[in-house]
Amino acid sequence: MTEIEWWEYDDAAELADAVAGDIQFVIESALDARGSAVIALAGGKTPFPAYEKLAKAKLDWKKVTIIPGDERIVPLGDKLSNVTALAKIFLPKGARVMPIVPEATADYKAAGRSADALMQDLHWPLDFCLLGVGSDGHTASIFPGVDYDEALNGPKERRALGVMPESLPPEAPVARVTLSRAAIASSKALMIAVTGDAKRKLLEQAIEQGPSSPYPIGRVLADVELPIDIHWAP
Ligand SMILES: O=C1O[C@H](COP(=O)(O)O)[C@@H](O)[C@H](O)[C@H]1O
Repeated sequence: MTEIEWWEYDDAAELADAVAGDIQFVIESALDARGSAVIALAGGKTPFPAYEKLAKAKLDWKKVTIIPGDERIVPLGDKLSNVTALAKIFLPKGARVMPIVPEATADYKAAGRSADALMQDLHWPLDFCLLGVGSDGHTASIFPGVDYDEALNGPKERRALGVMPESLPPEAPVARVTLSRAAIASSKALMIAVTGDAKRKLLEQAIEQGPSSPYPIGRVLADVELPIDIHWAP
């Protein structure tokens, strides 16, 4: 049974403060323990106010590696590129922000294999993974479709893979690369940040449904062994 704790805030600014504070704490703990930190951050839009706040923290950023937990397969610099948005915030601080999708990739499965190979060079497991949730219930870039089973139930060593969503999400209708469920679930700390009543309802339902959930987030969270914090604001 997954242990989940909800944290509720009055507004998105309060949520951003809390999420930034928690991520700072995780990074500091990893730096104290090992001298470096490797974290995966969600893309999309919701967590970016928290990232702006986190970037103001006094940390030894040069020792922090940040990867997007998922990526849309688009060129670097594209407005849909998750790593480009992360790099704008954290590169000026001196963090290592790593793109996970190679440039000029026509073959999404090859992009996934390349991302998986790249993960092998990182200290593992991740010190931290932040997940978002799409309004369709996807998390990271785990979507129903031909790659769904591989993303959810692939071999434990498969940290990343290419994904073609069955229904392309309108906000970013492109193939993706994502961390696998195994990679997400193996993180040392796992957090979700969402806003709005609709996503809250979806998330509550998905958790209740567990492994039989029609929503990727429900399938990903089912039977995760580490405690999960969900941060929510209206
Ligand atoms: O496409 C994506 O969507 C989800 C949710 O984004 P949000 O803007 O609705 O919070 C995000 O977590 C994921 O990283 C992204 O690639």
